[in-house]
Amino acid sequence: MPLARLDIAKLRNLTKIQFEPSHQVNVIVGENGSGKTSVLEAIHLLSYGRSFRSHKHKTYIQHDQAECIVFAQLKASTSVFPIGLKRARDGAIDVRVQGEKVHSIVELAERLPVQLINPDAFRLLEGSPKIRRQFVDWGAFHFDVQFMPAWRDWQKALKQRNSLLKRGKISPNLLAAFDQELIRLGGTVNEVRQAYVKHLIPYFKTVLNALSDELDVSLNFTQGWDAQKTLAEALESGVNRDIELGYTHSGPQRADLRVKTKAGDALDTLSRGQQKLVVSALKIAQGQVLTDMGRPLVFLVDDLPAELDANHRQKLCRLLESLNSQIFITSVGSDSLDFVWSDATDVRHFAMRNGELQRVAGDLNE
Ligand SMILES: Nc1ncnc2c1ncn2[C@@H]1O[C@H](COP(=O)(O)OP(=O)(O)OP(=O)(O)O)[C@@H](O)[C@H]1O
Repeated sequence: MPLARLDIAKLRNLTKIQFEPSHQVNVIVGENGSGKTSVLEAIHLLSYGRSFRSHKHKTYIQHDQAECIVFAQLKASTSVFPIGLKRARDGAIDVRVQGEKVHSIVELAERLPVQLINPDAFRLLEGSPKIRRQFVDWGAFHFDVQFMPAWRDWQKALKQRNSLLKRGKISPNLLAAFDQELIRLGGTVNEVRQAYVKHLIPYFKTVLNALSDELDVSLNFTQGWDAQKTLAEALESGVNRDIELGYTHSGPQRADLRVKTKAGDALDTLSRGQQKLVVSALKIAQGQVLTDMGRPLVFLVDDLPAELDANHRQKLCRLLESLNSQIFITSVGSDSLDFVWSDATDVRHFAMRNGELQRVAGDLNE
C-alpha cells in the first residue's frame, strides 16, 4: 500500500516534517547533510522496525530528545490505513496499526513492504552470506505465509541445540531427540527458500537484461548442507563434529545465494557499476514478484547517481516506474533525475534544506 501521508518527528535533523507524497515518484533533492536520507530511513524504520544506517537506535533519535516518531497513512483501495512507530531512547518500541498497539513488527512489514537501493547495496555481493540469506528470507516471507512462523520456531530450536552443544556433555542420542523439531522446521524454511529463489530467477534474468544486455549472471542457491543428503542425514552424520565444535555446522543457517558470471564470482569479475546493476536487478526482481502477487511495494532509492551513468540511471528509473510501485528517490542535484520519468507519471519534487522539506515545482516531467 502506498503512503498517502508521512509524518516524521525528532528523527536525526528532522524535527517535524509532514508531507503528502505522490503514489508514484517522489524526488527529494538537497545538499549533503540536509536530511534526505533521513526521510528514507524513517520509512525503512516503519517497515522493518530498524534503520538501514545503524543498529543503534540512539543514533537516529534526535539529540536531546527522548523518542522519535514516524507515522503514515497508507492508501488502501477505498480508505486510508494508519500505521505508526515510536522509538524511545531507552529502547522501548511502540508499534500501532489502525491506532491499536501491536506486538510484532511483522504487522508493519506485511502492510508496508519496502525495498532499499543505496550505495551500501553492494554489501549484498561482498558481505557475508547472512546478508544474502536476509535478502532471500525477505522474499520468502512475502512469498509464502508458512515461512515466518517456521523460521521463527526453527531459530529457537537451533539456538537451543547450539546452547546444548556449547555446554558439552551431550550424547548423540540425546541430541537426536531434540533434532526432530529442528528437522521439520528447517525443512520448511529450506523448501520455501528454494521455491522462492526458483520463482525469482526468471524475474531477475528479465530485469537484468533490461538494465544491461551484456551481463550474463546466474543465481545459485545453496541450502547450507550437502545437497545429496536430507537435513536429518546431514545432522546425523555431522553430530560428532557438532559436539567437537560446540555448534551446529550445517543446516539452513548456512544457506547462501551465490551470484556468478561465467568467469567466476560476480564480486571478482564485475566492475563496481556492473555490481550495482546486478544488485539493483535483484531488488527490482523481488519487487516485481511481489507486484505480480498483487502487493506493490515502496522503493527507497538513495543517491542513485553514485556509480551509474546517465543511460543506466534512466533504464533503472524506467524499470522502477513500470513496477507501479511508490518510489522515494534522493539526489544532491535535480538534473541527474531530469528526463528519466515518462510523462504520464505523477512525479513530485521536494527540496530538503536543514531538515525542512518543501514541495517545489518540478522539471519537464510535471
Ligand atoms: N541524532 C541526530 N540528531 C540530530 N541531528 C542528527 C542526528 N544524526 C545525524 N544528524 C544530522 O542530521 C543530518 C542527516 O542528514 P542525512 O544523512 O539525512 O543527509 P543527506 O541529505 O542524505 O546527506 P548526503 O547527501 O550527504 O547523504 C546531518 O546533518 C547530520 O549531521
